[in-house]
Order: sequence, then structure tokens, then C-alpha cells
Amino acid sequence: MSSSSAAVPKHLNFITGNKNKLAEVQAILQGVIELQNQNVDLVEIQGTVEEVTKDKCRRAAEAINGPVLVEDTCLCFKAMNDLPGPYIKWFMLSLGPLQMHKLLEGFEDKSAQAVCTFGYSAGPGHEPILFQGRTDGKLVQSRGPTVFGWDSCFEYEGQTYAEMDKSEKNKISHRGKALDKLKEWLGSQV
Ligand SMILES: O=c1[nH]c(=O)c2ncn([C@@H]3O[C@H](COP(=O)(O)OP(=O)(O)OP(=O)(O)O)[C@@H](O)[C@H]3O)c2[nH]1
Ligand SMILES: [Mg+2]
Repeated sequence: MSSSSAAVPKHLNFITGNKNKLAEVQAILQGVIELQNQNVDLVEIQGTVEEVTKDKCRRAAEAINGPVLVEDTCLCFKAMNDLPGPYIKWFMLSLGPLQMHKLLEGFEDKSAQAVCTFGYSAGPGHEPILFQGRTDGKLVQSRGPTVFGWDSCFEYEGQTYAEMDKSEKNKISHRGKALDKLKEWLGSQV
């Protein structure tokens, strides 16, 4: 039987191969809960971000046979009815941050939304619990260091993510907001 009930986790095993994500999650959860990390190459299905994250979470729990935290990040363009969404990684790999803005060149509306969805599962057979954060911004020509994905082409209130201090980004970012919900849930489990 599938169940979402679980005891309070003493630590979280964050399954990701993305070092930049890991660094942000470590910084945001510092002092809240111990974070471990394993890099497991997980198949990512097609679907809504919730479907993608739940499936990723179930696969991760089965792969390590224990409790896991996973995360999937989307970048959605309003002019494209929310595409590329969960498929942004492939656009990043193909275009890179310097050409990303060209995707919306033929559109007046440059609105973009960054969406971060964490999934926690207490182990195989335990239904994943989701925590989602969304930040509205727009797609712009790359400004700032091109260290992390599309940070340099996502502008929020006049600054790209890449132009902000890390702590500033974490306060308003899709990931920061999703982790606020995770922290709230951890607090409510005591
Ligand atoms: O500029 C950015 N600021 C961010 O805050 C951010 N978060 C994720 N990304 C990128 O968006 C795609 C998501 O794909 P994704 O969620 O499947 O990640 P991934 O495959 O790299 O790692 P994981 O699936 O092992 O966790 C990947 O290209 C990531 O590099 C970001 N880029
Ligand atoms: Mg991935």
C-alpha cells in the first residue's frame, strides 16, 4: 500500500547531480537539517512538473532503497504557454545562457516564471510529498557571471539572478520559496 506518512527525517538525502543546486540547498538548509547528497542518474519522464518530480522521487527512493529528497526546476515562458518548462535543461545544453534570450525574440511578452519543485519520499512505496516555489521574472540577454544555468538571463526586479549576491537570490528565488515550505513542513512534523 502506498503511504505518505513518515516519521520526522533526521537528515535529508538530496539526490542530484547538479552541484550548483546542491550548493544553494546546502546554504538555505544550513542549521535547519543535515543534508547528505548522492548523485544518481535518474530517468526524467515527460509530463507536468508535478508528474516529473513525483516520478523522479519514486525512482530515487527505489534506487537507494531509502528516504530521499529530489528537485526539478522549470523555466516557463508565458508567450510559449509555459514551455520549455521541465525541458529547459535541454535548451540550456543546446543554446547556452548567451543565446537563451533568442527563444523569445519573436514575442513581445518576455515574461518567464522559474518553478522549483522538491519531492520528499520516506522510501519505496511512500507517496512523494511536494514543495513548490515560483518566482516571476523575464527572459533577458545574459548579464552577469554565467556560472549557473540560466541565472544570467532570468531578470527579477531589474537584476538577473546572476547579478545578485547568492543570499539575495536565495531570499526571492523559486528554490528559496520551495524550501520555505519544506522547512515549514519539517517544523510541523515535530
Ligand atoms: O540559472 C539557473 N538557476 C537555477 O536556480 C537553476 N536551477 C536549475 N537550473 C538549470 O535548469 C535545468 C533544470 O533541470 P533539472 O531540474 O533536471 O536539473 P539537473 O538535471 O541539472 O539536476 P538533477 O535532475 O540531477 O537534480 C538544468 O539545466 C539546471 O542547471 C537552474 N539554472
Ligand atoms: Mg535532471
